[in-house]
Amino acid sequence: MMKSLKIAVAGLGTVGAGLVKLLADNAGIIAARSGRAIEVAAVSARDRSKDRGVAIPDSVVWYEDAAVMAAEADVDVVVEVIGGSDGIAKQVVETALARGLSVVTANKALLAHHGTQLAKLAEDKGAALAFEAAVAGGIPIIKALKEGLAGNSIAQVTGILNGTCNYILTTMRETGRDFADVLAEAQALGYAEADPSFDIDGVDAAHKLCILTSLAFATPVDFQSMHVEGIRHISAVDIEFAEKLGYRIKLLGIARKTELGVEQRVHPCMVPVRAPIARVDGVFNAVVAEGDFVGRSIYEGRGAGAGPTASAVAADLVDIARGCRTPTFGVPVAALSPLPAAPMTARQGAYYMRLMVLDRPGVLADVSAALRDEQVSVEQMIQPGRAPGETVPMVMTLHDTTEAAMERAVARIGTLAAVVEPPRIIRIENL
Ligand SMILES: NC(=O)C1=CN([C@@H]2O[C@H](COP(=O)(O)OP(=O)(O)OC[C@H]3O[C@@H](n4cnc5c(N)ncnc54)[C@H](O)[C@@H]3O)[C@@H](O)[C@H]2O)C=CC1
Ligand SMILES: N[C@@H](CC=O)C(=O)O
Ligand code: NA
Repeated sequence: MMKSLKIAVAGLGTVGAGLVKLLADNAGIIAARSGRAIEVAAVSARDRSKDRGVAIPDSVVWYEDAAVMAAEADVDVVVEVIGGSDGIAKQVVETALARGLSVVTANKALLAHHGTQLAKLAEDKGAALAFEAAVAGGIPIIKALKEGLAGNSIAQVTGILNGTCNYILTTMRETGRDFADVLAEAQALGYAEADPSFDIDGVDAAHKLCILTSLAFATPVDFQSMHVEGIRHISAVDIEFAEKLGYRIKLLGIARKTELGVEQRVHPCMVPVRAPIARVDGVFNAVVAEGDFVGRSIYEGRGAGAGPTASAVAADLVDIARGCRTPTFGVPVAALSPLPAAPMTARQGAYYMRLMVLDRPGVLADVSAALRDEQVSVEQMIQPGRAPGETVPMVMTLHDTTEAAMERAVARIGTLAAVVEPPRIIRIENL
Protein backbone atom coordinates (compact mmCIF):
# COMPACT_ATOMS: atom_id res chain seq x y z
CA MET A 1 0.00 0.00 0.00
CA MET A 2 1.12 3.60 -0.66
CA LYS A 3 2.24 5.77 2.23
CA SER A 4 -0.61 7.25 4.25
CA LEU A 5 -2.25 10.56 3.41
CA LYS A 6 -1.42 12.80 6.36
CA ILE A 7 -3.96 15.40 7.32
CA ALA A 8 -4.09 18.35 9.71
CA VAL A 9 -7.49 19.25 11.15
CA ALA A 10 -8.12 22.91 12.02
CA GLY A 11 -11.10 23.08 14.40
CA LEU A 12 -12.44 20.25 16.56
CA GLY A 13 -16.05 21.27 17.00
CA THR A 14 -19.09 19.42 15.66
CA VAL A 15 -17.54 18.70 12.26
CA GLY A 16 -13.89 18.32 13.27
CA ALA A 17 -14.62 15.88 16.09
CA GLY A 18 -17.10 14.04 13.83
CA LEU A 19 -14.39 13.65 11.21
CA VAL A 20 -11.83 12.29 13.68
CA LYS A 21 -14.39 9.72 14.83
CA LEU A 22 -15.36 8.71 11.28
CA LEU A 23 -11.74 8.30 10.20
CA ALA A 24 -11.08 6.06 13.22
CA ASP A 25 -14.30 4.01 12.99
CA ASN A 26 -14.08 3.45 9.22
CA ALA A 27 -10.29 3.39 8.85
CA GLY A 28 -10.25 -0.02 7.17
CA ILE A 29 -12.80 0.61 4.46
CA ILE A 30 -11.42 4.10 3.79
CA ALA A 31 -7.89 2.73 3.36
CA ALA A 32 -9.18 0.03 1.02
CA ARG A 33 -11.06 2.57 -1.08
CA SER A 34 -8.25 5.11 -1.10
CA GLY A 35 -5.46 2.64 -1.64
CA ARG A 36 -3.79 4.17 1.43
CA ALA A 37 -4.56 5.04 5.01
CA ILE A 38 -5.77 8.52 5.94
CA GLU A 39 -3.96 9.58 9.09
CA VAL A 40 -4.73 12.53 11.35
CA ALA A 41 -1.22 13.84 11.98
CA ALA A 42 -1.96 17.29 13.42
CA VAL A 43 -4.87 19.15 14.99
CA SER A 44 -5.59 22.65 16.21
CA ALA A 45 -8.43 23.72 18.47
CA ARG A 46 -8.83 26.45 21.03
CA ASP A 47 -9.18 24.29 24.13
CA ARG A 48 -6.88 21.28 24.33
CA SER A 49 -8.39 19.92 27.55
CA LYS A 50 -12.01 19.82 26.33
CA ASP A 51 -13.70 16.40 26.14
CA ARG A 52 -14.95 16.04 22.56
CA GLY A 53 -16.02 12.43 22.88
CA VAL A 54 -13.24 11.28 20.54
CA ALA A 55 -9.76 9.97 21.29
CA ILE A 56 -6.88 12.00 19.85
CA PRO A 57 -3.83 9.68 19.82
CA ASP A 58 -0.65 10.95 21.50
CA SER A 59 1.14 10.77 18.14
CA VAL A 60 -1.00 13.64 16.83
CA VAL A 61 0.78 17.01 16.99
CA TRP A 62 -1.28 19.74 18.69
CA TYR A 63 -0.97 23.32 17.57
CA GLU A 64 -2.22 26.26 19.63
CA ASP A 65 -2.42 28.33 16.48
CA ALA A 66 -4.18 26.93 13.43
CA ALA A 67 -2.31 29.30 11.10
CA VAL A 68 1.02 28.02 12.39
CA MET A 69 -0.23 24.48 11.81
CA ALA A 70 -1.15 25.35 8.21
CA ALA A 71 2.29 26.89 7.73
CA GLU A 72 4.41 24.21 9.37
CA ALA A 73 2.70 20.86 9.84
CA ASP A 74 4.23 17.93 8.00
CA VAL A 75 1.02 16.92 6.19
CA ASP A 76 -0.46 16.52 2.69
CA VAL A 77 -3.86 18.07 3.35
CA VAL A 78 -5.27 20.70 5.69
CA VAL A 79 -8.92 20.30 6.69
CA GLU A 80 -10.43 23.65 7.68
CA VAL A 81 -13.49 23.23 9.91
CA ILE A 82 -13.31 26.38 12.00
CA GLY A 83 -15.74 28.56 10.07
CA GLY A 84 -16.12 32.24 9.17
CA SER A 85 -15.62 34.02 5.87
CA ASP A 86 -12.48 35.85 6.96
CA GLY A 87 -10.02 35.81 9.85
CA ILE A 88 -8.36 32.61 10.93
CA ALA A 89 -10.24 30.26 8.55
CA LYS A 90 -9.17 32.26 5.50
CA GLN A 91 -5.64 32.52 6.79
CA VAL A 92 -5.45 28.75 7.31
CA VAL A 93 -6.76 27.98 3.81
CA GLU A 94 -4.55 30.55 2.07
CA THR A 95 -1.46 29.47 3.99
CA ALA A 96 -1.99 25.80 3.20
CA LEU A 97 -2.71 26.40 -0.49
CA ALA A 98 0.30 28.71 -0.80
CA ARG A 99 2.42 25.78 0.38
CA GLY A 100 0.85 23.62 -2.32
CA LEU A 101 -1.06 21.57 0.25
CA SER A 102 -4.55 20.46 -0.68
CA VAL A 103 -7.39 21.84 1.40
CA VAL A 104 -10.72 20.34 2.35
CA THR A 105 -13.18 22.75 3.91
CA ALA A 106 -16.81 22.76 5.08
CA ASN A 107 -16.80 26.54 5.09
CA LYS A 108 -19.44 27.86 2.70
CA ALA A 109 -19.14 31.43 4.01
CA LEU A 110 -15.48 31.50 3.02
CA LEU A 111 -16.20 30.06 -0.43
CA ALA A 112 -19.16 32.34 -1.13
CA HIS A 113 -17.01 35.38 -0.45
CA HIS A 114 -13.57 34.31 -1.62
CA GLY A 115 -14.14 31.10 -3.60
CA THR A 116 -12.88 32.34 -6.96
CA GLN A 117 -9.65 33.77 -5.61
CA LEU A 118 -8.99 30.66 -3.49
CA ALA A 119 -9.69 28.43 -6.50
CA LYS A 120 -7.13 30.45 -8.47
CA LEU A 121 -4.55 30.03 -5.72
CA ALA A 122 -5.22 26.27 -5.58
CA GLU A 123 -4.94 26.02 -9.36
CA ASP A 124 -1.68 27.99 -9.46
CA LYS A 125 -0.19 25.74 -6.79
CA GLY A 126 -1.50 22.48 -8.25
CA ALA A 127 -3.42 21.80 -5.03
CA ALA A 128 -6.98 20.56 -4.57
CA LEU A 129 -9.58 22.77 -2.89
CA ALA A 130 -12.51 20.50 -2.06
CA PHE A 131 -15.74 21.39 -0.26
CA GLU A 132 -18.39 18.68 -0.49
CA ALA A 133 -19.36 19.35 3.13
CA ALA A 134 -20.00 23.03 2.46
CA VAL A 135 -23.27 22.49 0.58
CA ALA A 136 -26.18 20.32 1.74
CA GLY A 137 -24.04 18.43 4.27
CA GLY A 138 -23.91 14.72 3.49
CA ILE A 139 -25.59 14.96 0.06
CA PRO A 140 -22.88 14.52 -2.60
CA ILE A 141 -24.24 17.46 -4.60
CA ILE A 142 -20.86 18.99 -5.43
CA LYS A 143 -19.76 15.70 -6.96
CA ALA A 144 -23.11 15.36 -8.72
CA LEU A 145 -22.81 18.76 -10.40
CA LYS A 146 -19.09 18.52 -11.17
CA GLU A 147 -19.04 14.93 -12.34
CA GLY A 148 -22.38 13.15 -12.62
CA LEU A 149 -24.10 15.96 -14.54
CA ALA A 150 -20.96 17.19 -16.35
CA GLY A 151 -22.46 16.41 -19.76
CA ASN A 152 -25.45 18.71 -19.25
CA SER A 153 -26.19 22.36 -19.61
CA ILE A 154 -27.88 23.19 -16.30
CA ALA A 155 -30.90 25.49 -16.39
CA GLN A 156 -31.87 25.53 -12.74
CA VAL A 157 -30.80 24.37 -9.30
CA THR A 158 -33.26 24.60 -6.43
CA GLY A 159 -32.93 23.33 -2.93
CA ILE A 160 -33.66 23.17 0.74
CA LEU A 161 -30.16 24.13 1.79
CA ASN A 162 -30.37 24.85 5.49
CA GLY A 163 -30.98 22.02 7.93
CA THR A 164 -31.65 24.32 10.88
CA CYS A 165 -34.46 26.20 9.10
CA ASN A 166 -36.01 23.03 7.75
CA TYR A 167 -35.87 21.50 11.22
CA ILE A 168 -37.54 24.60 12.69
CA LEU A 169 -40.28 24.81 10.04
CA THR A 170 -41.00 21.07 10.25
CA THR A 171 -41.08 20.94 14.03
CA MET A 172 -43.26 24.05 14.29
CA ARG A 173 -45.72 22.51 11.83
CA GLU A 174 -45.76 19.08 13.44
CA THR A 175 -45.80 20.10 17.10
CA GLY A 176 -46.97 23.72 17.23
CA ARG A 177 -43.85 24.51 19.27
CA ASP A 178 -42.38 27.94 19.49
CA PHE A 179 -39.70 29.22 17.06
CA ALA A 180 -37.08 30.12 19.73
CA ASP A 181 -37.49 26.82 21.54
CA VAL A 182 -36.99 24.75 18.36
CA LEU A 183 -34.01 26.86 17.32
CA ALA A 184 -32.35 26.12 20.69
CA GLU A 185 -32.90 22.42 20.03
CA ALA A 186 -31.32 22.67 16.56
CA GLN A 187 -28.31 24.38 18.14
CA ALA A 188 -27.97 21.63 20.75
CA LEU A 189 -28.05 19.04 17.97
CA GLY A 190 -25.05 20.74 16.28
CA TYR A 191 -27.03 21.90 13.22
CA ALA A 192 -26.80 25.68 13.60
CA GLU A 193 -23.99 28.02 12.66
CA ALA A 194 -21.88 29.62 15.41
CA ASP A 195 -24.10 32.68 14.83
CA PRO A 196 -27.57 31.18 14.23
CA SER A 197 -28.82 34.38 12.60
CA PHE A 198 -26.89 33.13 9.55
CA ASP A 199 -29.30 30.19 9.46
CA ILE A 200 -32.59 31.89 10.21
CA ASP A 201 -31.92 34.98 8.10
CA GLY A 202 -31.17 32.87 5.03
CA VAL A 203 -27.49 33.82 4.82
CA ASP A 204 -26.17 30.28 5.20
CA ALA A 205 -28.50 29.00 2.48
CA ALA A 206 -27.38 31.91 0.30
CA HIS A 207 -23.71 31.01 0.82
CA LYS A 208 -24.51 27.48 -0.36
CA LEU A 209 -26.64 28.60 -3.30
CA CYS A 210 -23.87 30.94 -4.42
CA ILE A 211 -21.51 27.94 -4.63
CA LEU A 212 -24.10 25.85 -6.52
CA THR A 213 -24.67 28.71 -8.98
CA SER A 214 -20.98 28.89 -9.73
CA LEU A 215 -20.79 25.14 -10.33
CA ALA A 216 -24.00 24.95 -12.35
CA PHE A 217 -23.38 27.93 -14.63
CA ALA A 218 -19.56 28.18 -14.60
CA THR A 219 -19.65 31.70 -13.17
CA PRO A 220 -17.47 33.27 -10.48
CA VAL A 221 -19.15 33.25 -7.04
CA ASP A 222 -21.28 36.39 -6.72
CA PHE A 223 -22.72 36.65 -3.23
CA GLN A 224 -23.48 40.38 -3.47
CA SER A 225 -26.11 39.87 -6.21
CA MET A 226 -28.26 37.48 -4.25
CA HIS A 227 -31.72 38.21 -2.91
CA VAL A 228 -31.79 36.85 0.66
CA GLU A 229 -34.68 36.52 3.12
CA GLY A 230 -34.98 34.23 6.11
CA ILE A 231 -37.72 32.64 8.19
CA ARG A 232 -37.98 35.03 11.15
CA HIS A 233 -41.36 36.32 9.99
CA ILE A 234 -42.92 32.92 9.39
CA SER A 235 -45.54 32.48 12.09
CA ALA A 236 -47.61 29.53 13.26
CA VAL A 237 -50.57 31.25 11.55
CA ASP A 238 -48.84 31.12 8.14
CA ILE A 239 -47.88 27.49 8.65
CA GLU A 240 -51.51 26.68 9.44
CA PHE A 241 -52.90 28.59 6.45
CA ALA A 242 -50.34 26.93 4.17
CA GLU A 243 -51.68 23.53 5.25
CA LYS A 244 -55.27 24.63 4.61
CA LEU A 245 -54.32 25.82 1.12
CA GLY A 246 -52.43 22.62 0.24
CA TYR A 247 -48.89 23.97 0.62
CA ARG A 248 -45.85 23.51 2.85
CA ILE A 249 -43.53 26.37 3.75
CA LYS A 250 -39.87 25.73 2.93
CA LEU A 251 -36.84 28.00 2.85
CA LEU A 252 -35.60 27.48 -0.71
CA GLY A 253 -32.54 28.57 -2.61
CA ILE A 254 -33.28 29.03 -6.31
CA ALA A 255 -30.67 29.63 -9.02
CA ARG A 256 -32.04 29.90 -12.53
CA LYS A 257 -30.91 31.15 -15.90
CA THR A 258 -33.40 33.62 -17.38
CA GLU A 259 -33.38 35.94 -20.37
CA LEU A 260 -32.37 38.75 -18.03
CA GLY A 261 -29.48 36.88 -16.44
CA VAL A 262 -29.09 34.61 -13.44
CA GLU A 263 -31.67 34.66 -10.66
CA GLN A 264 -30.17 33.81 -7.28
CA ARG A 265 -32.67 34.00 -4.48
CA VAL A 266 -33.22 32.57 -1.04
CA HIS A 267 -36.57 33.08 0.67
CA PRO A 268 -39.43 31.18 2.27
CA CYS A 269 -41.68 29.57 -0.34
CA MET A 270 -44.96 27.76 -0.37
CA VAL A 271 -44.64 24.55 -2.35
CA PRO A 272 -47.54 22.26 -3.22
CA VAL A 273 -47.82 19.50 -0.67
CA ARG A 274 -47.61 16.91 -3.47
CA ALA A 275 -44.18 18.16 -4.64
CA PRO A 276 -41.36 15.80 -3.56
CA ILE A 277 -39.49 18.70 -1.94
CA ALA A 278 -42.51 19.48 0.27
CA ARG A 279 -42.00 16.20 2.06
CA VAL A 280 -38.31 16.74 2.83
CA ASP A 281 -38.51 17.34 6.56
CA GLY A 282 -36.43 17.95 9.65
CA VAL A 283 -32.69 18.33 9.18
CA PHE A 284 -32.91 16.84 5.69
CA ASN A 285 -31.90 18.94 2.67
CA ALA A 286 -32.79 18.34 -0.96
CA VAL A 287 -31.47 19.69 -4.22
CA VAL A 288 -33.31 19.55 -7.54
CA ALA A 289 -31.12 20.04 -10.62
CA GLU A 290 -32.44 20.42 -14.15
CA GLY A 291 -30.11 19.47 -16.98
CA ASP A 292 -30.91 19.66 -20.70
CA PHE A 293 -30.28 15.95 -21.35
CA VAL A 294 -30.81 14.34 -17.94
CA GLY A 295 -33.96 16.33 -17.12
CA ARG A 296 -34.79 16.73 -13.45
CA SER A 297 -32.79 14.89 -10.81
CA ILE A 298 -33.33 15.08 -7.07
CA TYR A 299 -30.84 14.53 -4.25
CA GLU A 300 -31.88 14.19 -0.62
CA GLY A 301 -30.09 13.59 2.64
CA ARG A 302 -29.09 15.08 5.96
CA GLY A 303 -27.87 18.64 5.56
CA ALA A 304 -26.26 19.24 8.93
CA GLY A 305 -24.83 17.54 11.99
CA ALA A 306 -21.56 15.80 12.79
CA GLY A 307 -22.07 12.52 10.94
CA PRO A 308 -23.35 13.74 7.56
CA THR A 309 -20.85 16.58 7.40
CA ALA A 310 -17.93 14.35 8.37
CA SER A 311 -19.10 11.90 5.69
CA ALA A 312 -18.73 14.63 3.05
CA VAL A 313 -15.29 15.74 4.29
CA ALA A 314 -14.15 12.11 4.25
CA ALA A 315 -15.35 11.71 0.64
CA ASP A 316 -13.15 14.63 -0.41
CA LEU A 317 -10.19 13.14 1.45
CA VAL A 318 -10.69 9.78 -0.29
CA ASP A 319 -10.70 11.57 -3.67
CA ILE A 320 -7.45 13.34 -2.82
CA ALA A 321 -5.89 10.11 -1.52
CA ARG A 322 -6.83 8.41 -4.79
CA GLY A 323 -5.27 11.25 -6.77
CA CYS A 324 -8.62 12.34 -8.29
CA ARG A 325 -8.66 16.03 -9.16
CA THR A 326 -11.37 18.17 -10.66
CA PRO A 327 -11.29 21.96 -11.13
CA THR A 328 -12.58 23.66 -7.97
CA PHE A 329 -15.73 25.07 -9.57
CA GLY A 330 -15.97 22.49 -12.36
CA VAL A 331 -13.98 24.46 -14.94
CA PRO A 332 -10.56 26.17 -14.75
CA VAL A 333 -10.81 29.61 -13.11
CA ALA A 334 -10.04 31.36 -16.42
CA ALA A 335 -13.15 29.71 -17.90
CA LEU A 336 -15.49 31.06 -15.19
CA SER A 337 -17.40 33.83 -16.89
CA PRO A 338 -19.65 36.37 -15.12
CA LEU A 339 -23.32 36.54 -16.06
CA PRO A 340 -25.61 39.49 -15.32
CA ALA A 341 -27.82 39.21 -12.24
CA ALA A 342 -31.55 39.10 -13.06
CA PRO A 343 -33.39 41.68 -10.91
CA MET A 344 -35.68 40.29 -8.21
CA THR A 345 -38.46 42.63 -9.42
CA ALA A 346 -38.65 40.49 -12.58
CA ARG A 347 -39.62 37.33 -10.67
CA GLN A 348 -42.81 35.88 -12.13
CA GLY A 349 -45.05 33.66 -10.07
CA ALA A 350 -47.93 33.28 -7.66
CA TYR A 351 -48.09 34.71 -4.14
CA TYR A 352 -49.64 34.12 -0.72
CA MET A 353 -50.54 37.26 1.18
CA ARG A 354 -51.64 37.44 4.82
CA LEU A 355 -53.05 40.65 6.20
CA MET A 356 -54.08 41.40 9.75
CA VAL A 357 -57.10 43.64 9.34
CA LEU A 358 -59.77 45.30 11.41
CA ASP A 359 -62.94 43.39 10.71
CA ARG A 360 -65.12 46.17 9.29
CA PRO A 361 -66.99 46.80 6.05
CA GLY A 362 -65.01 48.01 3.03
CA VAL A 363 -61.62 46.48 3.86
CA LEU A 364 -61.85 43.78 1.22
CA ALA A 365 -62.91 46.35 -1.37
CA ASP A 366 -59.87 48.54 -0.61
CA VAL A 367 -57.48 45.58 -0.75
CA SER A 368 -59.05 44.36 -3.99
CA ALA A 369 -58.74 47.82 -5.55
CA ALA A 370 -55.00 47.94 -4.82
CA LEU A 371 -54.57 44.52 -6.41
CA ARG A 372 -56.77 45.38 -9.38
CA ASP A 373 -54.79 48.55 -10.11
CA GLU A 374 -51.64 46.44 -10.40
CA GLN A 375 -53.41 43.80 -12.52
CA VAL A 376 -52.95 41.23 -9.77
CA SER A 377 -55.76 38.72 -9.70
CA VAL A 378 -56.99 36.81 -6.67
CA GLU A 379 -57.11 33.02 -6.80
CA GLN A 380 -58.45 32.23 -3.31
CA MET A 381 -59.42 34.18 -0.22
CA ILE A 382 -59.86 33.00 3.36
CA GLN A 383 -61.19 35.15 6.18
CA PRO A 384 -62.10 32.80 8.98
CA GLY A 385 -64.95 33.74 11.32
CA ARG A 386 -66.29 37.20 12.13
CA ALA A 387 -65.14 39.54 14.88
CA PRO A 388 -66.57 42.98 14.13
CA GLY A 389 -64.13 45.76 15.06
CA GLU A 390 -61.39 43.28 16.04
CA THR A 391 -58.19 42.24 14.28
CA VAL A 392 -58.54 39.15 12.10
CA PRO A 393 -56.36 37.51 9.45
CA MET A 394 -57.30 37.89 5.79
CA VAL A 395 -55.44 35.47 3.55
CA MET A 396 -55.27 35.43 -0.24
CA THR A 397 -53.44 33.52 -2.90
CA LEU A 398 -52.73 35.53 -6.03
CA HIS A 399 -52.32 34.32 -9.59
CA ASP A 400 -49.02 34.67 -11.43
CA THR A 401 -47.78 38.23 -11.55
CA THR A 402 -44.45 40.02 -11.27
CA GLU A 403 -42.59 40.83 -8.08
CA ALA A 404 -42.64 44.49 -9.11
CA ALA A 405 -46.45 44.55 -9.33
CA MET A 406 -46.74 42.73 -6.00
CA GLU A 407 -44.34 45.19 -4.35
CA ARG A 408 -46.44 48.14 -5.49
CA ALA A 409 -49.74 46.53 -4.46
CA VAL A 410 -48.39 45.51 -1.07
CA ALA A 411 -46.94 48.97 -0.42
CA ARG A 412 -50.40 50.48 -1.01
CA ILE A 413 -52.23 47.82 1.01
CA GLY A 414 -49.83 48.41 3.91
CA THR A 415 -50.97 52.04 4.12
CA LEU A 416 -54.68 51.21 4.51
CA ALA A 417 -55.98 52.28 7.92
CA ALA A 418 -57.67 48.90 8.51
CA VAL A 419 -54.46 46.94 7.84
CA VAL A 420 -52.81 46.86 11.26
CA GLU A 421 -49.58 44.94 10.56
CA PRO A 422 -47.22 44.93 7.58
CA PRO A 423 -48.61 42.51 4.96
CA ARG A 424 -46.86 39.16 4.94
CA ILE A 425 -45.98 37.77 1.52
CA ILE A 426 -44.77 34.27 0.74
CA ARG A 427 -43.91 33.39 -2.85
CA ILE A 428 -45.51 30.24 -4.25
CA GLU A 429 -43.17 27.99 -6.24
CA ASN A 430 -44.71 25.22 -8.30
CA LEU A 431 -41.84 22.75 -8.28
N1 LIG B 1 -22.34 21.83 12.03
C1 LIG B 1 -22.77 21.47 10.83
O1 LIG B 1 -23.75 20.73 10.69
C2 LIG B 1 -22.06 21.94 9.62
C3 LIG B 1 -21.05 22.86 9.67
N2 LIG B 1 -20.43 23.27 8.53
C4 LIG B 1 -19.33 24.21 8.59
O2 LIG B 1 -18.23 23.59 9.21
C5 LIG B 1 -17.45 24.55 9.91
C6 LIG B 1 -17.35 24.15 11.36
O3 LIG B 1 -18.64 24.07 11.90
P1 LIG B 1 -18.92 23.39 13.32
O4 LIG B 1 -18.04 22.24 13.52
O5 LIG B 1 -20.39 23.22 13.39
O6 LIG B 1 -18.51 24.59 14.29
P2 LIG B 1 -18.10 24.50 15.81
O7 LIG B 1 -18.31 25.86 16.37
O8 LIG B 1 -18.74 23.34 16.47
O9 LIG B 1 -16.54 24.20 15.71
C7 LIG B 1 -15.58 25.15 15.33
C8 LIG B 1 -14.30 24.78 16.02
O10 LIG B 1 -13.27 25.67 15.62
C9 LIG B 1 -12.52 25.98 16.76
N3 LIG B 1 -11.81 27.24 16.59
C10 LIG B 1 -12.30 28.49 16.60
N4 LIG B 1 -11.30 29.38 16.44
C11 LIG B 1 -10.17 28.65 16.31
C12 LIG B 1 -8.82 28.99 16.12
N5 LIG B 1 -8.43 30.27 16.07
N6 LIG B 1 -7.92 28.00 16.02
C13 LIG B 1 -8.30 26.71 16.09
N7 LIG B 1 -9.59 26.32 16.27
C14 LIG B 1 -10.49 27.30 16.39
C15 LIG B 1 -13.53 26.05 17.89
O11 LIG B 1 -12.93 25.91 19.13
C16 LIG B 1 -14.39 24.85 17.54
O12 LIG B 1 -13.86 23.68 18.08
C17 LIG B 1 -18.15 25.88 9.65
O13 LIG B 1 -17.57 26.49 8.53
C18 LIG B 1 -19.58 25.47 9.35
O14 LIG B 1 -20.25 26.42 8.58
C19 LIG B 1 -20.78 22.76 7.31
C20 LIG B 1 -21.77 21.85 7.18
C21 LIG B 1 -22.52 21.39 8.34
N1 LIG C 1 -26.08 25.50 9.87
C1 LIG C 1 -26.10 24.70 8.69
C2 LIG C 1 -25.12 23.58 8.84
C3 LIG C 1 -24.82 22.93 7.59
O1 LIG C 1 -24.38 23.52 6.62
C4 LIG C 1 -27.49 24.13 8.48
O2 LIG C 1 -28.30 24.22 9.41
O3 LIG C 1 -27.77 23.63 7.39
NA1 NA D 1 -22.58 18.01 0.22
